[in-house]
Amino acid sequence: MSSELWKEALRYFPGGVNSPVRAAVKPYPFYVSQGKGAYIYTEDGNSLIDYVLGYGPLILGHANEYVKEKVIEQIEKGWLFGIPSRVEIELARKISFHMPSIEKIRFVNSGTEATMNAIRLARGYTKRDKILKFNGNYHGAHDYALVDAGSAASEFGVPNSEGIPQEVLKTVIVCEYNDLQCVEKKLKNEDIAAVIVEPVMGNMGVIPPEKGFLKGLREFTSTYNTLLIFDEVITGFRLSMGGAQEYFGVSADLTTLGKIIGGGFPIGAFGGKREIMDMLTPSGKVFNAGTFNANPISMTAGLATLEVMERENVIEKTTYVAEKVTEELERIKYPHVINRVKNMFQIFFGVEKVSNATEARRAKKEVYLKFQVNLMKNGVYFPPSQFESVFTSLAHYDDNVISDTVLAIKKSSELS
Ligand SMILES: Cc1ncc(COP(=O)(O)O)c(C=O)c1O
Ligand SMILES: N[C@H](C=O)CCC(=O)O
Repeated sequence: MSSELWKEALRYFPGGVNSPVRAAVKPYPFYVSQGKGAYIYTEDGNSLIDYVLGYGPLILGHANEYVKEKVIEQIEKGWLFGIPSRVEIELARKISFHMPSIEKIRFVNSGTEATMNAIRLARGYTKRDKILKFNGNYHGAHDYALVDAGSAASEFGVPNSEGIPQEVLKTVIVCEYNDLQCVEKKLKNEDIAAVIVEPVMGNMGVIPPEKGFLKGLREFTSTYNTLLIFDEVITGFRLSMGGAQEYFGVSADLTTLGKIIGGGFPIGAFGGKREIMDMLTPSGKVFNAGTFNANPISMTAGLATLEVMERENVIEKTTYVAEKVTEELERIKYPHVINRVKNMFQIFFGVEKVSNATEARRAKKEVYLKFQVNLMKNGVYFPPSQFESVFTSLAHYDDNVISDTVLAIKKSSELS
């Protein structure tokens, strides 16, 4: 039973969990015993249609057969060498083909490592110390990212984590998302190595960039010789095969990836222009290394996932599901706004517009939570936090899954 597991977990883990957002499930986290397709199965004998999908990586759904087959083949051959293997080249070739701004790439193990290293590289390249980020953007759990951070950092009231040296904090400048004037002013007045941005914000709910925002970032960073880093840990291979860069027609100097490119296994990557990437060790003097970098299991699962995506028009199918689900959400009587970009979306109650983190924080979180709990009772799992994104998968592209979701939304919409 989940209740018993939870009691024991509280003894071993701070707050009972190993990543904070998992403790946002009320009244206590349920424990999952299995996942298959669009469904997760709990230790309490319930099944739920899963719209969290491991917080984004599982764009094919749980335990996809093709990915499973390829991973098992790789396990038969061995799972860690500390020596290069063919599959890392195959995955790099595919990523670079779809995202041409990535001329060279380094595989690491998480989105956190990806952004941490991309920032270090930008500093090494420009010989400047400061970076500019946006309020509510989440770039992982390292010191340079935990300033006005979204996701669980906002959910649990610590957008600015304790334990980060003042000297570090002084190097991180923050603007409001979609505020180009602020960006121009800061770039003009400070020596900034890089602007790092989530091209679609997926960590304060979903917040799209306003028209011209990303293009404006491109223009201003070029003018001030500052690097532009697109954090595509969520959007990479989600909005289009070429990520947000292809979708919005804006090219970044450095890109960070994670989630989907590991097919559900631990992954991160950063890549970009050859001349910048060649500053990395061993060809340059900006250090990065890792025992598990480019581990063959994550490489294989990622490659298999991208192969299915190429074959099966996954982005359009997942977008269709998101359209159907949000059409039903629109019918909810309680005043709300829905932000959706392709196959990622979120609903905010009690507000008319959400275009930045400050507006997202004004939404009625307690109403969202009530809706999320109602949905769980009706067999559908939405993120347990207002500040996460709802995702769809290929496995959700199924009439029964969609109609059961629509029915659950109807039954869950009494919110006053
Ligand atoms: C945009 C973005 N960047 C970075 C990260 C950090 O990735 P990870 O959790 O794999 O460290 C996340 C999610 O956690 C993310 O959503
Ligand atoms: N929003 C986070 C990543 O995208 C959620 C994952 C986590 O914090 O456990």
